[in-house]
Amino acid sequence: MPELPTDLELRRRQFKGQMSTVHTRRQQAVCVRRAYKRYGTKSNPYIILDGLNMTVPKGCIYGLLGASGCGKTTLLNCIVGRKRLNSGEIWVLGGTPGSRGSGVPGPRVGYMPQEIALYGEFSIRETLKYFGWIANMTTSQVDAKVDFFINFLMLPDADRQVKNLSGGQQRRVSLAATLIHEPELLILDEPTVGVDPILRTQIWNHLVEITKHGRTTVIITTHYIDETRQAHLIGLMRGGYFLAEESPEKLIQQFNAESLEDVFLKLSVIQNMGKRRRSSIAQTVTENIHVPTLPGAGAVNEGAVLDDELGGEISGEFGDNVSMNSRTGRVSIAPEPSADHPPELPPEEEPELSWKDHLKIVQMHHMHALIWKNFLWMWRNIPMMLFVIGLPVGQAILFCLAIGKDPNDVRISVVNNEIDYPSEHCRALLDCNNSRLSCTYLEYIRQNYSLDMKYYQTEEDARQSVVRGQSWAVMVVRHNFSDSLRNRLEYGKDVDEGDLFGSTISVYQDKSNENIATFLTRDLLFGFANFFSSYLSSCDVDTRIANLPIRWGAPAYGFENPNFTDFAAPGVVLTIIFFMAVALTSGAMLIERNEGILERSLVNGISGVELLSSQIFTQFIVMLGQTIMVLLVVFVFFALTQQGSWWLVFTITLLAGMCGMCFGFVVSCSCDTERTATYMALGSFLPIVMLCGIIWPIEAMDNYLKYISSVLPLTQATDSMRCVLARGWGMSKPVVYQGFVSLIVWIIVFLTISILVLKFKKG
Ligand SMILES: Nc1ncnc2c1ncn2[C@@H]1O[C@H](COP(=O)(O)OP(=O)(O)OP(=O)(O)O)[C@@H](O)[C@H]1O
Repeated sequence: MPELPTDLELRRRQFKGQMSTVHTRRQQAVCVRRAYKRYGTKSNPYIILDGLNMTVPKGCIYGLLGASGCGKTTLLNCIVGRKRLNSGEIWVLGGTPGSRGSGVPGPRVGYMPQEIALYGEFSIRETLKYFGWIANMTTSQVDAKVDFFINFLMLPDADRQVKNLSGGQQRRVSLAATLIHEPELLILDEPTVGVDPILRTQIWNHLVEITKHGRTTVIITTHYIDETRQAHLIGLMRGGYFLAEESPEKLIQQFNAESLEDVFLKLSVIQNMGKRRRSSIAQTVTENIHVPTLPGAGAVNEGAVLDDELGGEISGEFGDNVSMNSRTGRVSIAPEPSADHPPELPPEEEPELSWKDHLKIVQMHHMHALIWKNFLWMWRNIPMMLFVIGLPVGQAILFCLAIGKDPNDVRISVVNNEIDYPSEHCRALLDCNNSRLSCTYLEYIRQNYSLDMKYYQTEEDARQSVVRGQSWAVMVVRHNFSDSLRNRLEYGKDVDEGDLFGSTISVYQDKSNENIATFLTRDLLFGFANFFSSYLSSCDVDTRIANLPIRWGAPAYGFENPNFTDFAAPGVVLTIIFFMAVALTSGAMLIERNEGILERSLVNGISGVELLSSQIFTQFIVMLGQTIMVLLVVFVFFALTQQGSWWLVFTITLLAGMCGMCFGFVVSCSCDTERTATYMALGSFLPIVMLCGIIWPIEAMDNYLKYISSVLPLTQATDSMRCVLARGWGMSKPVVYQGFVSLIVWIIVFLTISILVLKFKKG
């Protein structure tokens, strides 16, 4: 066995000076240099790619092999532009992924992710139609392809829904969706999992066929190492870089191995030896292992060791096949260009984009495919959509039924010493000489304020009923109430102490419930004022004597007896529409993202703006339905106060819904899981409800909170809608238009954040 260091030195001499140029890199289908990628933080990094070089010539099938978790998918994601390297270069089809005009992500690549990443509710035909349309194919072109793939991939009827297919069949549909637009670069992440050997052979034959003319390049990962024998090149990945990048035959031959698995094993041993040598671990472990001579070329990458020693970039390491071929005599992998198909050289520079291209932020065929897909999804989920539209209506009905009405049948305990209870019954007579005026008053408040009165003989018993929680208040009427009241009226300032005491009704309340206590106080006071006014009238006395010396004029806006429902309705309607939109949008986006469909669409060239625009369009239709239904329920069916323009009410509600939708985008773009999205949405719900003046006036808030409240999305909108509804104001009033302006500003802010997050949030 030759000395390893000698061999390394030999390789070192061979590679020296073979600097790959940008020109040569751009000629490859894919060229990766010094790729470094880590997950985790800088202080606690989890390194996935560590100085990896990769060269995929045009027209070849490149088998990317490596143990599970070694970073293959990460590398592929970087190649298609969906993840970014921490450092290093990637050239794909002559451009850098993600740059404008490079076509990557876009129609030039076809990406089959590891997960199924398809809509379960769609049929095979609809799935292929969606991906075909994204690639700007016509429906007839798609239909022709559907027939081909059904036969070729042995798929069942094209109208079968994807969710009803077996796992293997779903993978084949996923493969068909990747192949349908015949991209120049196919990236297939384990396409043959769950596929039987006959079909696997057929798929490989197809790949060989489509790469034959040099127009299509395939990068394929698989766990079945030996199936990559048909690949032109394979890259064996381990420890963040390639152990080798060579044709399978050459590798088997070089390593004198039976199979590629054998090669991989031997290379892994060599790699371990390198590491051990560096860490000065005794060589005894390796002495018993037979490692073949590494003849000639640098098929083996002692990456970490050599990097240290060589410094800088050496293309021959796994470098450009162009330079390696001449040196090492490696069999040319890319097919020779024929006279009929001269090789296309990639553009040297990024294509110049005209101002029209810069303005084109959405492409019509993308929008067509996305909107069609969104509506089709809704159509396939009709029960869910009915629930989505019905839910806000149900919430609005519950609000109108449950919130804001006066409490009924509030129990109060009465001790009326004017009557001989229980032998005597109260009779409510409105007569100037009535000696049982207390009965008239009690009956008046019982009927008008729906009080539930229970009579007691002693004050102590009545108090105990309140203490036991059976009653909200005790009223005690003195035995000479009627006469004392008349004397009090007659003698005015000369009235004696006994009459003052006797004409006073004592009330003891349970004030543990502020609302009930307030309602009861109001009812007893107003009830007495009204009763006394009627009594004075029956005695031909001016009723104004009974009034407090304050005259309440007719209200400028609103009613004599305003109700809480009218106060809360604007905020509640806006909150319902806002948060339904948040739930709907974030849910829809997260489903797409978590199932990998979003990623797949983005790789196929859909932009963040297109994605959001299509969602806005579709969700807008749903929201239109929700808004109309909620407004009908609240203002037509329950007839809550509506003094202003219907258009203003309708528009501000729609704007609140759009604002919620855009907030939903932010939630779904910034949260990775449904759970965090739910926490974020729920976490924002209560602050908005509490701080936006929906259930309590903002005027009652702490001064600092008032500032925070004033910039929240629903504060000004609620105020604006309240003014339209209760005062009938229009857009000429600042408080009204400010609500509209604040919603529009928030929509823009949320949309901008979502687009930026979608654009920049790559791993
Ligand atoms: N977003 C992420 N954050 C942190 N770690 C990640 C992330 N994505 C992947 N990883 C980790 O990086 C490593 C490489 O993952 P990757 O999916 O690229 O491996 P792989 O070679 O494709 O595996 P397999 O063959 O099983 O699909 C794995 O250990 C994985 O847990």
